[in-house]
Amino acid sequence: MQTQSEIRPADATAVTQIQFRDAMSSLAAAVNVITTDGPHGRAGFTATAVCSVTDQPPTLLVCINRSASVYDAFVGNGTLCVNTLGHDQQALSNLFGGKTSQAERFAGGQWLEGLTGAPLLDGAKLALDCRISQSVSVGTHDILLCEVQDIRHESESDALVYFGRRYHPLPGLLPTS
Ligand SMILES: NC(=O)C1=CN([C@@H]2O[C@H](COP(=O)(O)OP(=O)(O)OC[C@H]3O[C@@H](n4cnc5c(N)ncnc54)[C@H](O)[C@@H]3O)[C@@H](O)[C@H]2O)C=CC1
Ligand SMILES: Cc1cc2nc3c(=O)[nH]c(=O)nc-3n(C[C@H](O)[C@H](O)[C@H](O)COP(=O)(O)O)c2cc1C
Repeated sequence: MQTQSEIRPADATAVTQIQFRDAMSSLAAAVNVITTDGPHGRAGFTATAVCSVTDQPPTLLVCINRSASVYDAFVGNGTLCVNTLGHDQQALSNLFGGKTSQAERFAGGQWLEGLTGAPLLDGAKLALDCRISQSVSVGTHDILLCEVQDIRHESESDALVYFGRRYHPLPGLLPTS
């Protein structure tokens, strides 16, 4: 039974930022380098907040912090590529997730040009080349809704999973007998 002392106003939340982040650290996620290029410049950042939305039209979402240095380039160009990393590409995740210059980030890999002009990582497990169709602001982040224009599967390496604030390998599918 709920006691009076446990009742809180409907507009208050008892969940602190630390509690929320601790909880989110238990959500295992793929690790992606999100890239863009165009009139607003070439830019990239690491993101785990990536998710499928609908297959008609083929749409995924990417959450980007509006205070990120890359924010204006992504919104200005209106295109992006989701490059999903393999376990052998942790160094790229740290480069694109750290306070490194864009030149240093892109020097860490080999890049191809996608249909939209966004950089595709040569050797990524998966590359999803997209046009940003809508964006929704929530708190500190924008949810970018992205319509997929082209898909490339390039590598059968083990997947890279981020869980418990560190990286883990996830073995690829074994060949069927
Ligand atoms: N969605 C995001 O914006 C994410 C940002 N990061 C960045 O990397 C740093 C290191 O992260 P961790 O080592 O995992 O420890 P952490 O304790 O800062 O974060 C734990 C988890 O909380 C979530 N999270 C962290 N910052 C967030 C934010 N600003 N908005 C929404 N969710 C957030 C993520 O799921 C993250 O894995 C973070 O402080 C943040 O700057 C990391 C993961 C996701
Ligand atoms: C594993 C990992 C996952 C991240 N996921 C996201 C994310 O989903 N969305 C986001 O806005 N930032 C995310 N970040 C943070 C950005 O990668 C980071 O803020 C950015 O690259 C730093 O660039 P800046 O200093 O130029 O703003 C993540 C960082 C790491 C290390």
